[in-house]
Amino acid sequence: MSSPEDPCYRLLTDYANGFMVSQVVFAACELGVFDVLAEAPGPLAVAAVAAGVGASSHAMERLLDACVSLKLLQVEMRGGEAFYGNTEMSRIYLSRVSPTSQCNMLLYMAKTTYHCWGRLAQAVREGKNQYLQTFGVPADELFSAIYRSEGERVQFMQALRELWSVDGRSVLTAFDLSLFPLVCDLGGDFFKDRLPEADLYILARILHDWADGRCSQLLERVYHSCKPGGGILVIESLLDEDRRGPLLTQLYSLNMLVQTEGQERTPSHYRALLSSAGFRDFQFKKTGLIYDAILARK
Ligand SMILES: C[S@@+](CC[C@H](N)C(=O)[O-])C[C@H]1O[C@@H](n2cnc3c(N)ncnc32)[C@H](O)[C@@H]1O
Repeated sequence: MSSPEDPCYRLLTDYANGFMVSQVVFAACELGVFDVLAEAPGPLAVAAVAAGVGASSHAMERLLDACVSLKLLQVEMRGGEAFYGNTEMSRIYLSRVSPTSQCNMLLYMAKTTYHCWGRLAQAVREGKNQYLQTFGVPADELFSAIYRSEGERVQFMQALRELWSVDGRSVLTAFDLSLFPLVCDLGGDFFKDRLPEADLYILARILHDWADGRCSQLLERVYHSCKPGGGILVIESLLDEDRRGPLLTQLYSLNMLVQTEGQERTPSHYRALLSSAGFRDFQFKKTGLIYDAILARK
């Protein structure tokens, strides 16, 4: 029976309004709210935050109050006036001075990812990314579209680094890599340039950008350059074998649809790609975090 108390209706309302929550985080980050509060000697009143970031006081009050409900800020009342400060979450992840800040990733999501997601239905219809329609940039050369200006390129690079400040240790300690003295992080054009000989090649969030054919092309090139007994470490977010989860990886796979030529894959899909390039002796490690690790040997 339909009613406002119906849990299905409440869930649907949460889903429908989810984008507003993302936008509150993005806007507070873009405005520098968490930075002004991190620099202040103590909690600040609305007017001080608004003046600090150059924004309207009455609008800022609504943004700050929504941040409090989302646990991004804390508030204390003094003499009937509200004073706002960062919470542990915003101190660690949203203030730019923090070594584990995720601000560049959030700004990249706000300025690029979010706009491509606005065309998700069309991406599903066409089965391809939406760079041309969203930004007017042809996506034939995928990364020229992602790096469509120097500012975008720098933002994306900084954003990529931020994740590893939190998740890096878990993937790099998933296996004993001491067997591999010479490690290669591929630069140049890995589809065209000669790849250097190495004991271990690390491909983190590379294969998910590309369709199977391009992945095979790259993996064959890596196999050819890899020293005998060497290996390849693939770091990706793994789908469950039955593809029923995790939800975040399913969403990331849709993100690959709207933004790239690739997809997120199951362990057996990666095994098939790697073994047809010649790799063997597979080890899979689910980290319990966003990114997982696969080690295979030549
Ligand atoms: C999703 S990012 C992952 C970057 C990094 N490995 C990480 O996990 O943070 C994909 C990277 O592939 C790089 N890339 C795309 N095409 C390339 C090519 N043909 N040759 C070399 N690198 C390329 C992009 O510049 C980008 O840095």
